Amino acid sequence: MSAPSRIFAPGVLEGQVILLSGGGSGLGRAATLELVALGAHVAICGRRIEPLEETVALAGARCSAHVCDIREEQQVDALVDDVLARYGRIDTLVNNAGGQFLAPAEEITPKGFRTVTRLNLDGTWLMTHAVATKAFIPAGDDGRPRGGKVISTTLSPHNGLAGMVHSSAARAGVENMMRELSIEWARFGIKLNAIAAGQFGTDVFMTKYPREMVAAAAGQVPIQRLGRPEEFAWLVAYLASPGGDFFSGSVLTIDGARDNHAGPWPPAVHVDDAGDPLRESRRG
Ligand SMILES: CCCCCCC/C=C/C(=O)SCCNC(=O)CCNC(=O)[C@H](O)C(C)(C)COP(=O)(O)OP(=O)(O)OC[C@H]1O[C@@H](n2cnc3c(N)ncnc32)[C@H](O)[C@@H]1OP(=O)(O)O
Ligand SMILES: NC(=O)C1=CN([C@@H]2O[C@H](COP(=O)(O)OP(=O)(O)OC[C@H]3O[C@@H](n4cnc5c(N)ncnc54)[C@H](OP(=O)(O)O)[C@@H]3O)[C@@H](O)[C@H]2O)C=CC1
Repeated sequence: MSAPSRIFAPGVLEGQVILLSGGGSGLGRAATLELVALGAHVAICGRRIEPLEETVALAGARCSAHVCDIREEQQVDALVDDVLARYGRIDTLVNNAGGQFLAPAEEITPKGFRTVTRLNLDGTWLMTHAVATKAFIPAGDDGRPRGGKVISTTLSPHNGLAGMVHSSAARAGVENMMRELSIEWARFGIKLNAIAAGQFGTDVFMTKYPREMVAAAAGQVPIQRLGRPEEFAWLVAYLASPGGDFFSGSVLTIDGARDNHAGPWPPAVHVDDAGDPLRESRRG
Protein backbone atom coordinates (compact mmCIF):
# COMPACT_ATOMS: atom_id res chain seq x y z
CA MET A 1 0.00 0.00 0.00
CA SER A 2 1.27 3.50 -0.92
CA ALA A 3 2.73 5.55 1.95
CA PRO A 4 0.71 8.66 2.92
CA SER A 5 1.52 11.83 0.97
CA ARG A 6 4.05 14.19 2.59
CA ILE A 7 2.44 17.18 0.86
CA PHE A 8 -1.26 16.82 0.18
CA ALA A 9 -4.33 16.09 2.28
CA PRO A 10 -5.39 12.44 2.20
CA GLY A 11 -8.41 11.90 -0.02
CA VAL A 12 -7.88 14.98 -2.20
CA LEU A 13 -8.17 12.73 -5.28
CA GLU A 14 -10.82 10.40 -3.80
CA GLY A 15 -13.06 9.00 -6.55
CA GLN A 16 -10.83 10.11 -9.45
CA VAL A 17 -9.86 7.62 -12.12
CA ILE A 18 -6.48 8.37 -13.66
CA LEU A 19 -4.88 6.66 -16.67
CA LEU A 20 -1.10 7.00 -16.63
CA SER A 21 1.34 5.71 -19.26
CA GLY A 22 4.77 4.40 -18.33
CA GLY A 23 3.72 3.59 -14.76
CA GLY A 24 6.11 0.65 -14.42
CA SER A 25 9.22 2.68 -13.64
CA GLY A 26 10.84 5.95 -12.63
CA LEU A 27 8.71 9.10 -12.73
CA GLY A 28 5.57 7.17 -13.74
CA ARG A 29 5.84 4.82 -10.77
CA ALA A 30 6.48 7.70 -8.34
CA ALA A 31 3.44 9.57 -9.70
CA THR A 32 1.28 6.44 -9.48
CA LEU A 33 2.16 5.88 -5.83
CA GLU A 34 1.39 9.51 -4.95
CA LEU A 35 -1.92 9.53 -6.86
CA VAL A 36 -3.04 6.27 -5.25
CA ALA A 37 -2.01 7.57 -1.82
CA LEU A 38 -4.34 10.53 -2.39
CA GLY A 39 -7.32 8.28 -3.11
CA ALA A 40 -7.31 7.95 -6.90
CA HIS A 41 -7.76 4.75 -8.85
CA VAL A 42 -4.82 4.60 -11.27
CA ALA A 43 -4.68 2.43 -14.38
CA ILE A 44 -1.09 2.21 -15.60
CA CYS A 45 0.18 1.03 -18.97
CA GLY A 46 3.46 0.11 -20.60
CA ARG A 47 4.83 -2.45 -23.03
CA ARG A 48 6.06 -4.90 -20.37
CA ILE A 49 3.80 -6.45 -17.75
CA GLU A 50 6.50 -7.22 -15.14
CA PRO A 51 7.40 -3.64 -14.14
CA LEU A 52 3.73 -2.68 -14.19
CA GLU A 53 2.93 -5.51 -11.79
CA GLU A 54 5.75 -4.38 -9.51
CA THR A 55 4.12 -0.95 -9.30
CA VAL A 56 0.72 -2.54 -8.59
CA ALA A 57 2.31 -4.58 -5.81
CA LEU A 58 3.63 -1.34 -4.25
CA ALA A 59 0.45 0.67 -4.82
CA GLY A 60 -2.24 -1.80 -3.81
CA ALA A 61 -5.73 -2.59 -5.01
CA ARG A 62 -6.54 0.87 -6.39
CA CYS A 63 -3.96 0.36 -9.16
CA SER A 64 -4.30 -1.87 -12.24
CA ALA A 65 -1.76 -2.88 -14.90
CA HIS A 66 -2.52 -2.83 -18.64
CA VAL A 67 -0.12 -3.83 -21.40
CA CYS A 68 -0.22 -1.29 -24.23
CA ASP A 69 2.24 0.16 -26.71
CA ILE A 70 1.09 3.77 -27.01
CA ARG A 71 2.37 3.93 -30.59
CA GLU A 72 -0.22 1.41 -31.75
CA GLU A 73 -3.67 2.86 -32.42
CA GLN A 74 -5.56 -0.40 -31.90
CA GLN A 75 -3.79 -1.10 -28.61
CA VAL A 76 -4.55 2.40 -27.39
CA ASP A 77 -8.23 2.07 -28.31
CA ALA A 78 -8.43 -1.29 -26.55
CA LEU A 79 -6.70 0.14 -23.47
CA VAL A 80 -9.09 3.07 -23.11
CA ASP A 81 -12.12 0.77 -23.67
CA ASP A 82 -10.75 -1.60 -21.05
CA VAL A 83 -10.20 1.15 -18.47
CA LEU A 84 -13.68 2.57 -19.10
CA ALA A 85 -15.23 -0.89 -18.78
CA ARG A 86 -13.42 -1.44 -15.50
CA TYR A 87 -13.86 1.96 -13.81
CA GLY A 88 -16.70 3.60 -15.77
CA ARG A 89 -14.90 6.91 -16.23
CA ILE A 90 -11.55 8.61 -16.68
CA ASP A 91 -10.92 11.97 -15.01
CA THR A 92 -7.26 12.55 -15.83
CA LEU A 93 -4.83 11.22 -18.40
CA VAL A 94 -1.12 11.43 -17.56
CA ASN A 95 1.03 11.02 -20.68
CA ASN A 96 4.31 10.03 -19.06
CA ALA A 97 5.64 7.23 -21.31
CA GLY A 98 8.43 8.44 -23.55
CA GLY A 99 12.13 8.45 -24.14
CA GLN A 100 14.86 8.72 -26.73
CA PHE A 101 18.43 7.77 -27.45
CA LEU A 102 21.41 10.13 -27.43
CA ALA A 103 23.22 10.41 -30.77
CA PRO A 104 24.71 13.11 -32.99
CA ALA A 105 22.02 14.41 -35.37
CA GLU A 106 23.96 13.49 -38.49
CA GLU A 107 24.05 9.84 -37.36
CA ILE A 108 20.34 9.50 -36.69
CA THR A 109 18.69 7.46 -39.42
CA PRO A 110 15.15 8.12 -40.69
CA LYS A 111 14.06 5.03 -38.77
CA GLY A 112 15.71 6.29 -35.58
CA PHE A 113 14.09 9.72 -35.91
CA ARG A 114 10.70 8.15 -36.59
CA THR A 115 11.06 5.78 -33.63
CA VAL A 116 11.43 8.68 -31.20
CA THR A 117 8.81 10.97 -32.72
CA ARG A 118 6.33 8.08 -32.90
CA LEU A 119 6.83 7.34 -29.23
CA ASN A 120 6.77 10.86 -27.84
CA LEU A 121 4.57 12.80 -30.25
CA ASP A 122 2.34 10.28 -32.04
CA GLY A 123 1.93 8.15 -28.89
CA THR A 124 0.91 11.18 -26.84
CA TRP A 125 -1.56 12.20 -29.55
CA LEU A 126 -3.09 8.72 -29.82
CA MET A 127 -3.62 8.51 -26.06
CA THR A 128 -4.94 12.06 -25.79
CA HIS A 129 -7.33 11.66 -28.72
CA ALA A 130 -8.65 8.29 -27.57
CA VAL A 131 -9.28 9.44 -23.99
CA ALA A 132 -10.85 12.70 -25.15
CA THR A 133 -13.23 11.11 -27.65
CA LYS A 134 -14.18 8.10 -25.52
CA ALA A 135 -14.22 9.57 -22.00
CA PHE A 136 -14.13 13.39 -21.94
CA ILE A 137 -16.27 14.59 -24.85
CA PRO A 138 -19.25 12.20 -24.49
CA ALA A 139 -22.03 13.59 -22.34
CA GLY A 140 -22.29 12.78 -18.65
CA ASP A 141 -25.46 12.44 -16.57
CA ASP A 142 -26.22 16.15 -16.98
CA GLY A 143 -26.15 15.89 -20.78
CA ARG A 144 -22.97 17.97 -21.06
CA PRO A 145 -19.48 16.78 -22.05
CA ARG A 146 -17.86 15.17 -19.01
CA GLY A 147 -14.53 17.01 -19.46
CA GLY A 148 -11.27 15.99 -17.86
CA LYS A 149 -7.58 16.76 -17.58
CA VAL A 150 -4.52 15.83 -19.62
CA ILE A 151 -1.03 16.18 -18.16
CA SER A 152 1.82 15.46 -20.59
CA THR A 153 5.45 15.03 -19.58
CA THR A 154 8.04 16.53 -21.86
CA LEU A 155 11.78 16.78 -21.55
CA SER A 156 12.25 20.55 -21.67
CA PRO A 157 12.96 21.37 -25.32
CA HIS A 158 13.04 25.13 -24.78
CA ASN A 159 16.66 25.69 -25.72
CA GLY A 160 17.20 22.63 -27.89
CA LEU A 161 18.35 19.28 -26.52
CA ALA A 162 21.81 18.70 -27.96
CA GLY A 163 22.25 15.09 -29.07
CA MET A 164 18.49 14.56 -29.11
CA VAL A 165 17.14 16.34 -32.18
CA HIS A 166 14.30 13.82 -32.51
CA SER A 167 13.17 14.25 -28.92
CA SER A 168 13.68 18.02 -29.08
CA ALA A 169 11.30 18.21 -32.03
CA ALA A 170 8.79 15.77 -30.56
CA ARG A 171 8.64 17.34 -27.09
CA ALA A 172 8.21 20.83 -28.54
CA GLY A 173 5.37 19.32 -30.58
CA VAL A 174 3.77 17.90 -27.44
CA GLU A 175 3.96 21.24 -25.63
CA ASN A 176 2.25 23.02 -28.50
CA MET A 177 -0.27 20.19 -28.86
CA MET A 178 -1.32 20.82 -25.24
CA ARG A 179 -1.50 24.58 -25.87
CA GLU A 180 -3.56 24.19 -29.05
CA LEU A 181 -5.99 21.69 -27.58
CA SER A 182 -6.46 23.84 -24.48
CA ILE A 183 -8.15 26.33 -26.81
CA GLU A 184 -10.13 23.93 -29.03
CA TRP A 185 -11.29 21.59 -26.28
CA ALA A 186 -12.09 24.19 -23.63
CA ARG A 187 -15.67 23.90 -24.92
CA PHE A 188 -15.72 20.29 -23.71
CA GLY A 189 -14.31 21.17 -20.29
CA ILE A 190 -10.94 19.57 -21.08
CA LYS A 191 -7.83 21.13 -19.50
CA LEU A 192 -4.43 20.25 -20.89
CA ASN A 193 -0.98 21.10 -19.56
CA ALA A 194 2.60 19.99 -20.09
CA ILE A 195 5.25 19.38 -17.47
CA ALA A 196 8.66 20.23 -18.94
CA ALA A 197 10.94 18.14 -16.78
CA GLY A 198 14.64 18.79 -16.38
CA GLN A 199 16.91 15.98 -15.24
CA PHE A 200 15.66 13.49 -12.64
CA GLY A 201 17.72 10.70 -11.12
CA THR A 202 15.54 7.77 -12.16
CA ASP A 203 17.05 4.32 -12.67
CA VAL A 204 16.92 4.66 -16.46
CA PHE A 205 18.43 8.16 -16.43
CA MET A 206 21.30 6.95 -14.22
CA THR A 207 22.08 3.90 -16.37
CA LYS A 208 21.09 4.62 -20.00
CA TYR A 209 23.32 7.57 -20.90
CA PRO A 210 27.13 7.82 -21.09
CA ARG A 211 28.56 7.61 -17.56
CA GLU A 212 30.58 10.84 -17.86
CA MET A 213 27.47 12.81 -18.81
CA VAL A 214 25.43 11.37 -15.97
CA ALA A 215 28.21 12.15 -13.49
CA ALA A 216 28.31 15.78 -14.66
CA ALA A 217 24.56 16.28 -14.88
CA ALA A 218 23.83 17.55 -11.34
CA GLY A 219 26.67 20.06 -11.57
CA GLN A 220 25.03 21.63 -14.63
CA VAL A 221 21.88 22.50 -12.70
CA PRO A 222 21.98 25.89 -10.90
CA ILE A 223 20.35 24.25 -7.85
CA GLN A 224 23.22 21.73 -8.04
CA ARG A 225 21.25 18.51 -7.87
CA LEU A 226 19.02 16.30 -9.96
CA GLY A 227 15.28 16.28 -9.49
CA ARG A 228 13.77 13.63 -7.24
CA PRO A 229 10.96 11.48 -8.70
CA GLU A 230 8.62 12.47 -5.85
CA GLU A 231 9.03 16.14 -6.81
CA PHE A 232 7.66 15.31 -10.24
CA ALA A 233 4.90 13.22 -8.64
CA TRP A 234 3.79 16.14 -6.44
CA LEU A 235 3.37 18.40 -9.46
CA VAL A 236 1.27 15.76 -11.25
CA ALA A 237 -0.87 15.35 -8.12
CA TYR A 238 -1.32 19.11 -7.78
CA LEU A 239 -2.45 19.50 -11.39
CA ALA A 240 -4.85 16.55 -11.04
CA SER A 241 -6.29 18.00 -7.82
CA PRO A 242 -8.79 20.88 -7.59
CA GLY A 243 -5.73 23.10 -7.02
CA GLY A 244 -4.95 22.62 -10.70
CA ASP A 245 -8.40 23.47 -12.02
CA PHE A 246 -7.52 26.89 -13.48
CA PHE A 247 -4.42 25.64 -15.30
CA SER A 248 -4.86 24.93 -18.98
CA GLY A 249 -2.51 25.41 -21.92
CA SER A 250 0.45 25.93 -19.60
CA VAL A 251 3.92 24.46 -19.67
CA LEU A 252 5.24 24.04 -16.14
CA THR A 253 9.01 23.77 -16.14
CA ILE A 254 10.44 21.78 -13.23
CA ASP A 255 14.19 21.70 -13.59
CA GLY A 256 16.07 23.49 -10.80
CA ALA A 257 16.66 26.38 -13.27
CA ARG A 258 18.51 24.14 -15.76
CA ASP A 259 16.67 25.75 -18.68
CA ASN A 260 17.98 29.17 -17.77
CA HIS A 261 21.63 28.45 -17.25
CA ALA A 262 23.88 25.40 -17.49
CA GLY A 263 25.89 25.31 -14.29
CA PRO A 264 26.26 26.94 -10.90
CA TRP A 265 26.33 30.71 -10.54
CA PRO A 266 28.83 32.24 -10.73
CA PRO A 267 30.81 29.93 -13.01
CA ALA A 268 34.54 29.72 -12.22
CA VAL A 269 35.49 32.12 -15.02
CA HIS A 270 33.08 34.75 -13.67
CA VAL A 271 34.64 35.26 -10.21
CA ASP A 272 37.44 37.42 -8.90
CA ASP A 273 40.35 36.20 -6.78
CA ALA A 274 38.18 36.35 -3.66
CA GLY A 275 35.54 34.16 -5.32
CA ASP A 276 33.01 37.01 -5.64
CA PRO A 277 30.94 37.44 -8.83
CA LEU A 278 32.52 39.92 -11.26
CA ARG A 279 30.59 43.13 -11.96
CA GLU A 280 31.11 46.04 -14.27
CA SER A 281 32.17 49.34 -12.74
CA ARG A 282 29.80 52.30 -12.86
CA ARG A 283 30.58 55.03 -15.37
CA GLY A 284 31.69 58.46 -14.20
C1 LIG B 1 23.03 12.65 -18.96
C2 LIG B 1 22.49 13.61 -19.90
C3 LIG B 1 21.78 13.05 -21.08
C4 LIG B 1 20.52 13.78 -21.37
C5 LIG B 1 19.42 13.27 -20.52
C6 LIG B 1 18.21 14.06 -20.60
C7 LIG B 1 17.25 13.81 -19.45
C8 LIG B 1 16.63 12.50 -19.44
C9 LIG B 1 15.63 12.21 -20.17
C10 LIG B 1 14.94 10.91 -20.17
O1 LIG B 1 14.03 10.78 -20.91
S1 LIG B 1 15.45 9.66 -19.10
C11 LIG B 1 14.36 8.30 -19.48
C12 LIG B 1 14.63 7.74 -20.83
N1 LIG B 1 13.83 6.56 -21.02
C13 LIG B 1 13.75 6.00 -22.19
O2 LIG B 1 14.33 6.47 -23.17
C14 LIG B 1 12.88 4.78 -22.25
C15 LIG B 1 12.27 4.54 -23.57
N2 LIG B 1 13.27 4.42 -24.60
C16 LIG B 1 13.28 3.39 -25.47
O3 LIG B 1 12.43 2.51 -25.40
C17 LIG B 1 14.34 3.41 -26.54
O4 LIG B 1 15.46 4.19 -26.14
C18 LIG B 1 13.81 3.96 -27.88
C19 LIG B 1 14.92 3.91 -28.90
C20 LIG B 1 13.30 5.40 -27.72
C21 LIG B 1 12.66 3.10 -28.38
O5 LIG B 1 12.96 1.74 -28.28
P1 LIG B 1 12.47 0.69 -29.41
O6 LIG B 1 12.63 -0.66 -28.78
O7 LIG B 1 11.16 1.06 -29.91
O8 LIG B 1 13.48 0.94 -30.59
P2 LIG B 1 14.73 0.11 -31.06
O9 LIG B 1 14.24 -1.09 -31.80
O10 LIG B 1 15.67 -0.10 -29.93
O11 LIG B 1 15.40 1.11 -32.08
C22 LIG B 1 14.68 1.54 -33.26
C23 LIG B 1 15.60 2.37 -34.10
O12 LIG B 1 16.01 3.53 -33.39
C24 LIG B 1 17.39 3.80 -33.69
N3 LIG B 1 18.19 3.70 -32.46
C25 LIG B 1 17.84 3.13 -31.31
N4 LIG B 1 18.83 3.26 -30.40
C26 LIG B 1 19.82 3.93 -30.99
C27 LIG B 1 21.09 4.41 -30.55
N5 LIG B 1 21.54 4.20 -29.30
N6 LIG B 1 21.87 5.08 -31.43
C28 LIG B 1 21.44 5.31 -32.69
N7 LIG B 1 20.23 4.89 -33.17
C29 LIG B 1 19.45 4.23 -32.33
C30 LIG B 1 17.79 2.81 -34.72
O13 LIG B 1 17.49 3.34 -35.99
C31 LIG B 1 16.88 1.65 -34.42
O14 LIG B 1 16.64 0.80 -35.51
P3 LIG B 1 17.71 -0.35 -35.90
O15 LIG B 1 18.87 0.39 -36.47
O16 LIG B 1 18.04 -1.07 -34.63
O17 LIG B 1 16.99 -1.19 -36.91
N1 LIG C 1 14.40 11.05 -15.91
C1 LIG C 1 14.56 12.24 -16.42
O1 LIG C 1 15.52 12.95 -16.14
C2 LIG C 1 13.55 12.78 -17.36
C3 LIG C 1 12.56 12.03 -17.92
N2 LIG C 1 11.67 12.61 -18.77
C4 LIG C 1 10.59 11.87 -19.38
O2 LIG C 1 9.73 11.42 -18.36
C5 LIG C 1 9.18 10.16 -18.70
C6 LIG C 1 9.56 9.12 -17.66
O3 LIG C 1 10.96 9.11 -17.53
P1 LIG C 1 11.75 8.06 -16.62
O4 LIG C 1 10.83 7.57 -15.58
O5 LIG C 1 13.03 8.66 -16.25
O6 LIG C 1 12.06 6.95 -17.70
P2 LIG C 1 11.71 5.40 -17.82
O7 LIG C 1 12.47 4.92 -19.00
O8 LIG C 1 11.89 4.72 -16.51
O9 LIG C 1 10.15 5.42 -18.13
C7 LIG C 1 9.61 5.31 -19.39
C8 LIG C 1 8.37 4.48 -19.25
O10 LIG C 1 7.64 4.52 -20.48
C9 LIG C 1 7.27 3.21 -20.85
N3 LIG C 1 7.25 3.15 -22.32
C10 LIG C 1 8.27 3.35 -23.17
N4 LIG C 1 7.88 3.18 -24.43
C11 LIG C 1 6.56 2.90 -24.39
C12 LIG C 1 5.58 2.62 -25.36
N5 LIG C 1 5.87 2.61 -26.67
N6 LIG C 1 4.31 2.37 -24.97
C13 LIG C 1 4.00 2.38 -23.64
N7 LIG C 1 4.88 2.63 -22.66
C14 LIG C 1 6.16 2.89 -23.03
C15 LIG C 1 8.33 2.31 -20.26
O11 LIG C 1 7.82 1.00 -19.99
P3 LIG C 1 8.03 -0.19 -21.05
O12 LIG C 1 9.46 -0.15 -21.44
O13 LIG C 1 7.60 -1.41 -20.31
O14 LIG C 1 7.10 0.12 -22.18
C16 LIG C 1 8.68 3.02 -18.97
O15 LIG C 1 7.89 2.57 -17.89
C17 LIG C 1 9.70 9.85 -20.09
O16 LIG C 1 8.83 10.39 -21.05
C18 LIG C 1 11.01 10.60 -20.09
O17 LIG C 1 11.50 10.81 -21.37
C19 LIG C 1 11.71 13.92 -19.06
C20 LIG C 1 12.67 14.69 -18.54
C21 LIG C 1 13.69 14.18 -17.69
